Amino acid sequence: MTSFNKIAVLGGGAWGTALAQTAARAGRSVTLWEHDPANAQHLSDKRESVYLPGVTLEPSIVVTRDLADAARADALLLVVPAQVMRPVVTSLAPLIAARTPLVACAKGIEHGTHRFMTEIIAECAPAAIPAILSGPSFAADVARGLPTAVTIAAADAAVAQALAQAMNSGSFRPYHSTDVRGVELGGATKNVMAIAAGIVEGRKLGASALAAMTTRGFVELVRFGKAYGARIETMHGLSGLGDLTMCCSTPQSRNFSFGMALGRGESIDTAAHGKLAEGYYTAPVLLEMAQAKHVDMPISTAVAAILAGKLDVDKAIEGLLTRPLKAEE
Ligand SMILES: NC(=O)c1ccc[n+]([C@@H]2O[C@H](COP(=O)([O-])OP(=O)(O)OC[C@H]3O[C@@H](n4cnc5c(N)ncnc54)[C@H](O)[C@@H]3O)[C@@H](O)[C@H]2O)c1
Ligand SMILES: O=P(O)(O)OC[C@H](O)CO
Repeated sequence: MTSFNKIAVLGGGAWGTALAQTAARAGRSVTLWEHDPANAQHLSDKRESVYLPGVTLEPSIVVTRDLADAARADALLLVVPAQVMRPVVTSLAPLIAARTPLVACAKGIEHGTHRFMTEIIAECAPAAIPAILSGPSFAADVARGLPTAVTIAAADAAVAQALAQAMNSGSFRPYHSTDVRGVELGGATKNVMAIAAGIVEGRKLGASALAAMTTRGFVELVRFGKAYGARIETMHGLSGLGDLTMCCSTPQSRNFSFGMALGRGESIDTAAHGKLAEGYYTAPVLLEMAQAKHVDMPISTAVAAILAGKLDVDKAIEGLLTRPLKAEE
């Protein structure tokens, strides 16, 4: 089987740093590329990311601002926000060898085009092998070496298996899959549901309401997944149900925490407290895509309306509770 010994991570943010640590602990030779000059300097000088304070980089990790250095790896993990995936892959494409796996680690869908992350890779780097890594995994936990399981998917089972092998350490356990769409769709969708769950928590609506929101959020994820080609077992797995339940239950999730602030009445402009809440960007796209295939997603619709400033939280809750009664499905 192919082995990927040299791993590059693009993005020295919280998740990129955690994945670089993981790959280094798994025995891989790791290059960490960061575009932001200040963070790159901090990574080189202090051996720490400004996005993940308190985590010291493994000594073997090489930090670079030169994309060509990173492009020489056997496989690259793309760990930048979903909305900048396209320019990053476009810059990378002429620098990599054909058939190099590019593993999207972002959880989102592109605005305007409705493209999933691996579709952007296929479009912008057609010679590469698109793959996706997703699942319940907080950067701070992974960086500390706490036990974590994720899924890595690629169309070719042997590639997915080899990538899982390359990233496997004593504490980080990747499962492999060929359901690329299912894995990426779960991660993008759960962020929107986590905002909804956070709103419930911030509004102090109680544990019963939180369980109802999480469960009905999962129903929406499954409906959306069926419409866009995900396998049911993937949606029931780590990248679907696993990530959804985690992010709908704790303020350690930035999306949940953003929702909590909205539920408490903070303004949309400040509620993220400067942190990346991908669900904010995904919500309107998710809604457009649901509407395009006539998928009923009332929670996502309410979240998108709140984030667009078209609906206040109390009216959204009232609207969800007063819809006509229906059979559970
Ligand atoms: N943090 C987590 O626990 C976690 C876990 C799983 C998945 N993710 C996903 O990983 C992705 C990145 O999240 P994060 O937590 O690392 O975010 P972050 O805000 O901590 O870091 C973002 C990184 O992207 C880089 N970046 C921003 N704009 C860029 C651009 N135009 N060009 C190149 N690089 C750019 C930043 O410099 C930084 O390195 C998100 O899609 C997120 O959903 C995060
Ligand atoms: O902090 P969040 O909400 O971006 O969640 C991080 C990861 O996606 C959890 O799996």
